[in-house]
Amino acid sequence: MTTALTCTNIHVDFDGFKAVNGVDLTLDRGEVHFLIGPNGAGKTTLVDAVTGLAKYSGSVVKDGVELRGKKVHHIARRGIGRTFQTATVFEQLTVAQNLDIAAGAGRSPWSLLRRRTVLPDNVVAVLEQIGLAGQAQTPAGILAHGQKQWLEIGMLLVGDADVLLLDEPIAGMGHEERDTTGRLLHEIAETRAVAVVEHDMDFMRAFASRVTVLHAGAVLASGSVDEVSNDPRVQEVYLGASHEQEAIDAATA
Ligand SMILES: Nc1ncnc2c1ncn2[C@@H]1O[C@H](COP(=O)(O)OP(=O)(O)OP(=O)(O)O)[C@@H](O)[C@H]1O
Repeated sequence: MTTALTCTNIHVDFDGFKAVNGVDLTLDRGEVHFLIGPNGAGKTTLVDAVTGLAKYSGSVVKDGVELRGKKVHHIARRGIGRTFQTATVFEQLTVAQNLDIAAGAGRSPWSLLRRRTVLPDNVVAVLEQIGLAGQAQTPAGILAHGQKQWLEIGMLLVGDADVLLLDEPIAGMGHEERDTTGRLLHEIAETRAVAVVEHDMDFMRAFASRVTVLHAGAVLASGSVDEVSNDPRVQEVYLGASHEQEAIDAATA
């Protein structure tokens, strides 16, 4: 297991509001690392910082290279890939074309759009891995929601991302698709670092190698599923949140 990414003392400030307030985070290859925490805890903002979408102070180092101040596409080229809560695939293009484009840095736009008769080996391998080999020629727009998420993950894989930051990858999926996704994430993490921003606690318990809990922009706890689940501060944050919801439900019933 090697460290792929080290974030140190990350601060993101939106006009005086500290959305991320001194976070340290290490992502290791070989692990599926869950980032959890209540709404507004700063999870997505932290991912935005790492990927160059949010301005921050502190340090993000990948394989010895400081990424702070680098442009979004430089960070992606360094092997850091992310997905968003809503899948961002090219809906009019086929699954294979989506993967081909993600794999095809350096090719002309026309050759990228042309329907290839023979797909590159890495595209074929990823189609198998993400379970979409049978849909290679299907327009991405008509894939089921879960399949679009898998395609998006596949696009990161053919693009050679070795740190994958996934924002709620199982939102809207049924049980079977969730399990398939969890297994896929572990397979991917055999050689890469995978971080998952997630609210689904059952999914987290089933598939997390490590968990970091964010609360109010800071790390509240970090460790194994058991360690964080048994941490009274974590229980307090989650119980507090559910008690608040109960109070809202009662007041609005
Ligand atoms: N561009 C922005 N400008 C101002 N405030 C922002 C901006 N983006 C996020 N915030 C605020 O920063 C805080 C952290 O938001 P963030 O989306 O990172 O939380 P989160 O933990 O990902 O929450 P959720 O689980 O609901 O997605 C929130 O209070 C949010 O309103």
